[in-house]
Amino acid sequence: ANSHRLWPEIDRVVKQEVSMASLGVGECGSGWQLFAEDGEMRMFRREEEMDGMVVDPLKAVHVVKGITGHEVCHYFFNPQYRYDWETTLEHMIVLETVSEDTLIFHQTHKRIWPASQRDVVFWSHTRRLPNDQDRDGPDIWTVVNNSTEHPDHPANAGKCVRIFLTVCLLCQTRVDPPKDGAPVSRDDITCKITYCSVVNPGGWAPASVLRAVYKREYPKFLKRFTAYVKNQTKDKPIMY
Ligand SMILES: CCCCCc1ccc(-c2ccc(S(=O)(=O)CCO)cc2)cc1CCc1ccccn1
Repeated sequence: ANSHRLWPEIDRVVKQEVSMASLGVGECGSGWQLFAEDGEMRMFRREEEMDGMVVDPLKAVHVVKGITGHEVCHYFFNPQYRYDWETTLEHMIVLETVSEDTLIFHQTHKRIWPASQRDVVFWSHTRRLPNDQDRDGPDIWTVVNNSTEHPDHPANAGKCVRIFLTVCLLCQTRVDPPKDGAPVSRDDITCKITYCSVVNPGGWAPASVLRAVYKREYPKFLKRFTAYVKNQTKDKPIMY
């Protein structure tokens, strides 16, 4: 709801993250290096450190047939599906339901040796965006997750090291109606997914460990998540 204390921040961060995600990896200037590729999925990262800690921005682009951007964002945003696709999740709780499109989460992720266990508190907002290019084309959908504070879960008060992240999932749907005027089926839709994330791992973790974790976990996450959405939607009416 636009009366909530976080609303100005949410609106600002969503706009800036969507515009960044919309840039191609070429346009962001140099610096993006391809580090993983699998079929239509390409993962890029920039090697950046902050106070000696790895905070490599990540940008993944993927093209998936048979699902819409609304469906991708629905399964990414809603907590009831998260344990099905987020393999590194140990515990998740919704701290606050700000509105039907904005939630505040606390998550603990499984410990990854030799680093200590991490947790994160973030607001998550999902939104349909007007499609500037193609007026009568399907809308663009996004989910933005951004670290925030919460009185019930102060940073580094328990066993976990608090991480800080900004994540943007941006989805553009394309419909290629069948020539013979038949109704549109899932074979006629394609979703272009852009996933951007910047993660500050909080406490110190060896750069080699962090980069190895990301190299292993991010491609696994995006493949697993998109396969999950295809499987969940295959026998359901198309959600535009
Ligand atoms: C020593 C390891 C320190 C970092 C571990 C880490 C950091 C961030 C995250 C993470 C990544 C994506 C999100 S999200 O896109 O908002 C979706 C909701 O869950 C939230 C959290 C996770 C993990 C744990 C390892 C890891 C790294 C990538 C991908 C998956 N798991």
